[in-house]
Amino acid sequence: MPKVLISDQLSPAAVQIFKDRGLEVDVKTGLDRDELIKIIGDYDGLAIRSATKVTPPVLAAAKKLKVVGRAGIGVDNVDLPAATAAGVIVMNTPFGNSITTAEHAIAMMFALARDIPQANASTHAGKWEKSKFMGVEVTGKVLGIIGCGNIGSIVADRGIGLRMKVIAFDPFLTPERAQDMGVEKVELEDLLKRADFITLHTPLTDKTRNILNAENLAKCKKGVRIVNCARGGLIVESDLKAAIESGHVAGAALDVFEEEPAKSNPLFGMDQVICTPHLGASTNEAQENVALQVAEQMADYLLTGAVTNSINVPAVSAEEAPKLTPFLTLAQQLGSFAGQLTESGISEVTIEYAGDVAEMNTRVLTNAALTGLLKPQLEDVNMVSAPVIAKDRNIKVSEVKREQQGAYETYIRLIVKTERQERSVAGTVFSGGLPRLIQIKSVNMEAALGRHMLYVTNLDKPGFIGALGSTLGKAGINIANFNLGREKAGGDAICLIEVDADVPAATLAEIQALPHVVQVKALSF
Ligand SMILES: NC(=O)C1=CN([C@@H]2O[C@H](COP(=O)(O)OP(=O)(O)OC[C@H]3O[C@@H](n4cnc5c(N)ncnc54)[C@H](O)[C@@H]3O)[C@@H](O)[C@H]2O)C=CC1
Ligand SMILES: O=C(O)CCC(=O)C(=O)O
Repeated sequence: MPKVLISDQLSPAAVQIFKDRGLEVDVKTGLDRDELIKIIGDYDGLAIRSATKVTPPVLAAAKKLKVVGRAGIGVDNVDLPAATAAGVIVMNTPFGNSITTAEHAIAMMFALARDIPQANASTHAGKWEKSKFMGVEVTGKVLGIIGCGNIGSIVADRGIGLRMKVIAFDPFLTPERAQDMGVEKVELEDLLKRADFITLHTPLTDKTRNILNAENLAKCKKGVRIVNCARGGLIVESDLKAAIESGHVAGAALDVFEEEPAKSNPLFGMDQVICTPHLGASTNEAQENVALQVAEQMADYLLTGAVTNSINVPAVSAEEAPKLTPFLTLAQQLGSFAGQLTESGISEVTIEYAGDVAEMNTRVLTNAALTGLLKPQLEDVNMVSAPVIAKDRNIKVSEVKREQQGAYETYIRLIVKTERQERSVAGTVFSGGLPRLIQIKSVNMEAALGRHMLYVTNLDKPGFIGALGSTLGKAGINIANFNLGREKAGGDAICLIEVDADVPAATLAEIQALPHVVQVKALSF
C-alpha cells in the first residue's frame, strides 16, 4: 500500500481522503532538512505547502518517492529540475486558493488606502489620532495588475466592481481575454506610469524576479501604492525602502518576502509598510479546497496512474489511465527491446502511432517508450525523467500519427537511429490488453515478451532451429515460446524465444557459433 507523508500544515481533510482511498499516511510537520532526509526514504508521496523545501539532497534520499503534491500554487520551494531528473512527479492545485489570495490582495489594497492596521494599533493604544490617518478613495483610481492569470483576473474583476480603472501587464494575456474581462492590456512602462495602485500576481521566474527594482520604481507615478501577494523576489526590498523614504512610493502592503519566514527585513518598522506573514491562501475555505484536491490528485496518481495538474509531466485523466495502461506497457517494451539491442549513441527516435492509439495521450506513451529505450543504460530513468534525459543527450524525438494501416487496427512503431544503423520495432495490443510485438525491422511475427528472451538473427537455412533447440536443451534451458519470422525464403530471419531462465554467457557463445547465426542476444523484460 503506498505511503504518504504530510510535512506541512494541511487541513485534516487531506488525511481523511488518503485514508479513505486506502493509503497509509503520516503527518510530521516542522521537520528540519536532516529530519526530513532521514525519513523520506519510506514514502511514495509527499504532501506539502510552502514550508517544506524539496531540495536535491531530500530527493536523493527519497528512493521510493513518486509524487510531490503542493497544496497551493507556487512550487518555488520544490527543485523542479532535480525532481524531474529523479523521476518524481510534481503537482499543484492551481485554483483552490485563487479567490482567497485575490481577496487578500484587495484587503491589502484597502488597508493601504486607509491605513487600517496603523489606525487600529493607534486606537488600541488609546491615541484617537483622527487627523493623522487621512486616506485615499479607490473609486476612479487606476489599478495596475502585473500578471493577469487566475488570481490577477479575479483581482481585476473585484477592482472593476469597486469602480476602478483596471489596466494589466501580462505578455501572455490575449487582447480578446482582456476585452472580455473589461481590462486594458498595457505594456509595463505604461502601467508603471499610470497606476495609482500596483498589485503583483506573477510567478517568480527569471523574467519576473526584481520586476519592481529601483529603475522601474522610479518610472511609477508619484504616490503609487504597491501590493505584493505573489512572491517576495518580485520586488527588490532595499529599492522599495529607498523609494518609500524618498516619498516617491506612498506605501506598500506585502504578504511575501525575499526570505521567508521573514524574521527581519529592511522594510520592517516602516510606517508606510503593511505586512502579513504569507497569509494569502490562509482561509478555511482555501485550505479545505487545496487539501482535498492535493490528496485526491496524489491518491489518483499513486493508485491509478492518473496525472492531474502536474508541472513536469503531461496529464493523464482517470478515464484514460485504464485504456492507456496496456499501451504504456507496449510502448515501454518496444523501447526496452530497442534499447537492449542498441550499443551506440542514439541520435533520433521516431514513434509512429497508427489507428486508435493515435487518438490517445501519445506524449505519455512516448515518455514510456523513451523510458524503456534509455533504461538499459540508465537504471534510474522513468517516465518523468526520460524526456529530459533524451533532450540533454541531444536525442531528437518525434511523433508521427497515422490512420489505421495494414492488418492491425492499431499499432505503435518505434524507429531508433544511431550513429551506425536504424532499427525499427512495432507492436500492438490484442483484446484482453495483451501487448504483442508484430514486426522487427521489416520482418513480421507475433510474439509476447516474457521475462527472459533470446533474440537471434540468422539466415533462413535448414538445420538452424534443430541445432538451436538442442543447444538450449543441453544447457537445461526450457523453451516457453518460439517465434519465427523471415524477410523472404532463404533470406534474413529472426527468432524470438521465451525461455524459463537466464541464458548463461557460455550458452550464448555456443549459439553464436552455430551455422547461419548472425547475432544472438539475451533480453529481459
Ligand atoms: N500569497 C499567497 O499565499 C499566494 C501566492 N500565490 C502566488 O501567486 C502567483 C500567481 O498565481 P496564479 O494567478 O494562480 O498563477 P497563473 O499562472 O494563473 O497566473 C500568472 C500570470 O502571470 C503571467 N506572467 C508570467 N510571466 C510574466 C511576466 N514576465 N510579466 C507579466 N506577467 C507574467 C502569466 O502569463 C499568468 O497569466 C503564484 O505563482 C504564486 O507564486 C498564489 C497563491 C497564494
Ligand atoms: O500554502 C500557503 O499558505 C501559501 C500559498 C502559496 O503561496 C501558493 O499557493 O503559491
